[in-house]
Amino acid sequence: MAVLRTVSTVGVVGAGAWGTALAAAAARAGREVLIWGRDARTVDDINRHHENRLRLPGIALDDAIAATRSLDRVCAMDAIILAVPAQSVRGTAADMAEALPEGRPVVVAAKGFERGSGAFMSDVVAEVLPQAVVGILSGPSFAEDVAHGLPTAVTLACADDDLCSALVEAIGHNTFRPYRSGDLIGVQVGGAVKNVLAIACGVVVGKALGASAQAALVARSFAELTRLGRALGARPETLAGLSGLGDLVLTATSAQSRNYSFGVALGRGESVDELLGPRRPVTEGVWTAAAVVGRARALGIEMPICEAVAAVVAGRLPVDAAIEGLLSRPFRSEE
Ligand SMILES: NC(=O)C1=CN([C@@H]2O[C@H](COP(=O)(O)OP(=O)(O)OC[C@H]3O[C@@H](n4cnc5c(N)ncnc54)[C@H](O)[C@@H]3O)[C@@H](O)[C@H]2O)C=CC1
Ligand SMILES: O=C(CO)COP(=O)(O)O
Repeated sequence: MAVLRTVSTVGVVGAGAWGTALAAAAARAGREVLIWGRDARTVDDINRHHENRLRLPGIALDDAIAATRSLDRVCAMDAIILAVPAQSVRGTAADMAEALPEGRPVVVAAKGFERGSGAFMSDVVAEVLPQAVVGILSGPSFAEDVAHGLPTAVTLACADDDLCSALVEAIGHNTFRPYRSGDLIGVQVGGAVKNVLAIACGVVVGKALGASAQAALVARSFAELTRLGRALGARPETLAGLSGLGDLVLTATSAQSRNYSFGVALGRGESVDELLGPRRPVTEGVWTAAAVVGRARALGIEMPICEAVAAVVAGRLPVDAAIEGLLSRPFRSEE
């Protein structure tokens, strides 16, 4: 397959906070950028007012960024970043299938496993878009920080080294620093699992269980993430890197995180249903929790924190019972 390795134009599929922030990064790197959004008002806002007022209000976007409701036009760009929520990746990729030329890089920026199948996003895209070369972008980075041009480092994984370098050049600059990787599995495990764990870490804060409990939970969360990652074939250095430990620390300790904030609100007594209303920002950990647990069980891997989150968000277990369950587990060796 002839792979396109010169990236002058970037298409971004998804006009949420993250798609818009990545468009801003690519524009800063000197690329012409076209964003696809399904919401006509947001597309209009970006074109007329150079702002995504719904998802990144108050942040001026570069003139090099335009928006469209035509997926076909975005598929004609040199590289495509897929930044819709993880559970929409399959459907959106299917809508791109006819228009996407062969050998085109498609970089998934969503963080999650597919519900039901438990599939990695890279496998979903490879299945639906066999003509694409798949990349994964993940790591500790809030959309607001990236859009404001604050210093950020992420991991960009792709099996094709030369293409990976071209993609890094296409979106990277002094304050947005993608590190190359060939470990697509490791990068995806970190990004998906940390969202589930961050919900638990938020609950600890919402319940005011103390700073010691918070630190203990982050460390035991990393043990779970590492255990699953290793069993799925991730490299240890990826799990300890930006997309693993780095993103877990960010997401599990910051009020800017939607997953952590969801956990805080749960801990303070709000219900899952109240927290998942329409037009609310995406909380990926809620949708990925069961898929993580499913994959872990299939491999015989213990993930008690993720199990507890999955049961709570599915409405099968009250928060207090989940905490009690974790605290009454037998003592064990630290691994
Ligand atoms: N916001 C952030 O700081 C970061 C987000 N991400 C990831 O990026 C992905 C997207 O998140 P955000 O942009 O933050 O979410 P968001 O809540 O800001 O926006 C989601 C966007 O996706 C659109 N959307 C939802 N379902 C869709 C569908 N079926 N087809 C097409 N469009 C659809 C919505 O209209 C909305 O514009 C998530 O997987 C998230 O984990 C990754 C790193 C940072
Ligand atoms: O992935 C993120 C930061 O790296 C964003 O986290 P939230 O989706 O929890 O806001």
